[in-house]
Amino acid sequence: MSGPVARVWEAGRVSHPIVVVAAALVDDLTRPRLLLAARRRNPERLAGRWEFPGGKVDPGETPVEALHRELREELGIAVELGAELVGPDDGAWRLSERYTMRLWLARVTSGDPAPLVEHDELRWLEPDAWLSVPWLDADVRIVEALAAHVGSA
Ligand SMILES: Nc1nc2c([nH]c(=O)n2[C@H]2C[C@H](O)[C@@H](COP(=O)(O)OP(=O)(O)OP(=O)(O)O)O2)c(=O)[nH]1
Repeated sequence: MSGPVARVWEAGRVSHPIVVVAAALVDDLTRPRLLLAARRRNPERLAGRWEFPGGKVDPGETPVEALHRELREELGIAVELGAELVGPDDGAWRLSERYTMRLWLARVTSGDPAPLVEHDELRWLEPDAWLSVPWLDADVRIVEALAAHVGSA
């Protein structure tokens, strides 16, 4: 593509990726041992891969409000948020040309996580096994960084 319209479109895409917010659900916010991974049900190209539960921020929502909503809708839980895992891409984690993700540690305060909508399985990963499931490609370096940050893997 070329010309002024294409340039505006490309500039918009580069400077305003869609923000996804997600949670690294753990058993303990300061000394996590267990990490919750969620297996995607769809779309087909992502189905069967594991991710951090979360989703896109809706217009008018703050990222934190969106994260609480997504966790309530997707897993049926309320959480206490811990620290954000700050990423290398303007503080976030670039997932693709289109998406960028912000990730917070979180602990369940109410409800029992269940794969209600987007997922077909949830798994609490034991220490030393956080990389034992096939995460979405973009998530692998994030899980590695998280494990290094909290001292587990
Ligand atoms: N939720 C989530 N999405 C991720 C992760 N890693 C990753 O590449 N993505 C990608 C997959 C999707 O292409 C994109 C958007 O996430 P999503 O499909 O969960 O967002 P959503 O629930 O708001 O989507 P929608 O179906 O309501 O439109 O982010 C991750 O760890 N968690």
